[in-house]
Amino acid sequence: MDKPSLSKTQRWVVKIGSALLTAGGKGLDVEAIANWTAQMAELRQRGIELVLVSSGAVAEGMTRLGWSQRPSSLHDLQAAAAVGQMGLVQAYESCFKQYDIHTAQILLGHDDISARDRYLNARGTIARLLELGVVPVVNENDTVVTDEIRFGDNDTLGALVANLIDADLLVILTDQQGLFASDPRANPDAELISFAHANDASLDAMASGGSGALGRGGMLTKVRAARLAARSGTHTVIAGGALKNVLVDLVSDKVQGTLLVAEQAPLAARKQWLAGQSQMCGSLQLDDGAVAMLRSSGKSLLPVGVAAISGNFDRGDFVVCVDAKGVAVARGIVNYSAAEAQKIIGKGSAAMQGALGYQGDVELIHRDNLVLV
Ligand SMILES: Nc1ncnc2c1ncn2[C@@H]1O[C@H](COP(=O)(O)OP(=O)(O)O)[C@@H](O)[C@H]1O
Ligand SMILES: N[C@@H](CCC(=O)OP(=O)(O)O)C(=O)O
Repeated sequence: MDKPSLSKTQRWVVKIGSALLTAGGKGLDVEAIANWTAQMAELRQRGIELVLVSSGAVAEGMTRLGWSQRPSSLHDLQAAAAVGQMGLVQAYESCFKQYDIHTAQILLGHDDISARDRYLNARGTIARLLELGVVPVVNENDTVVTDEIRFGDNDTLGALVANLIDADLLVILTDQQGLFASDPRANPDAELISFAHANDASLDAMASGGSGALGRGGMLTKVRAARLAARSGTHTVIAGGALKNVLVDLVSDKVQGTLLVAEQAPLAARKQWLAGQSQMCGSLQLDDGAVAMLRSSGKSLLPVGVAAISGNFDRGDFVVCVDAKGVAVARGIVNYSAAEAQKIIGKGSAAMQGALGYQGDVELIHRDNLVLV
C-alpha cells in the first residue's frame, strides 16, 4: 500500500480531545489553544479549509462549577457542558480573532446528521462558512441529547463531520503521540504505529486499552472514527496535540503520529455511496438539453431542465432522473420537496424566488449529490 501525500489535501477536520484541552482537569489550557490556533491560522493562509471539532465542554464546566469529580447524573453533565461550552467558544473566538479569522459555533446531535433535510442544511451551512473563510467550531449538542442517541465521544462526531463535508483529512489530536501497539499507559515500551490502512482489523485489539480520566472513547473510538471517515475517502491522522508544529508539519508530509489511510478519494467515495442507494422516493423527467448536459458535463441539475416530476419526495430524499422515454439517466439527493419542485420546474434561477416565496438552493440536485447511471 502506498502512503498518500497529505500536501494536496484541502479540507480538514481537526478534532481536539478533552484530555488535551483541559490540561489534565485544571481548566482550559489557554496556552495550548493559542498554539493550535496559530497553526490553524497558518494552515488557513495556505488555503486549507478547517473545521474544528472541540471537546472539553464538560471538563471546563466542571472546573467553572468547582466540581472535582465527573458527575454521573445526566442533568449535571448537561449543565456542566452548557457552562463549559461558553468557555470553549470564548477561548477559540479570542485566539482566532488575533489572526482576523471568524469562528462559528455549531452544536450537532444525531438527528442533524441522520435526518436527510437537516443533513443537507448542516452540509450547506458548513460549506458556506468555509467559503467565507470562517472556522466552524463543532461540538455535540450535549444539553439536549439523551444517552441513547448521544455520540458520546467526539472522535465519532469528528468522523461524521468529515463524512458530512467530504473532508480530505481528519486530524485527531490527543494526549498520546498516536496509536501504539498497546496502551502506552500500561505498556511504556509499546511501539508507535506510524502507518496503517484504516480498515485493518488488527488495529482494534491494539486500541482496546480504554480512555484516560477525562476523555470518553480512548483509542478504540479513534480507530473506529478513522474507519468511518474512510467511507467518505477521508484519511485520518492520530497525533499528539502537545507536539510542536504537529498540524503545520502535516502539509509537508511530516506525520508526527499515526496515519490511517482511506482507499478512495472523497468524491469517488461519495459517488459510489450515491450509486449504491436503491430506494428512490420519486422521479424527475428531464428535457433533452438537461439529459445531454448531465451526461457530458457533470454539472448540477437546475429546475429549468426538468419537464415533470412524480412521487411524493421530501428535501433530502433520493430521486431518479429519467429522459423523455422514462430511461434512467442519473440519481441523486433532491434539494426540494415534490410540492416545492412542482412550483419551480421549467423555471430559470431568477424566477425561482418568486415561485417559492423564499431564496433557496439554485440547484434541484447539486452535482456532488448526483451520479450517472
Ligand atoms: N493502543 C493505544 N495507543 C495509544 N493510546 C491508547 C491505546 N489504548 C488506549 N489508549 C489510551 O487512550 C487515551 C486517549 O483517549 P481519550 O482519553 O479518550 O482522549 P481524548 O480526550 O483525546 O479523546 C490515551 O491517554 C491512552 O491511555
Ligand atoms: N461533548 C463532550 C465531549 C466528550 C469527550 O470528552 O470526547 P473525547 O474528547 O473524544 O473523549 C464535551 O465537550 O465535553
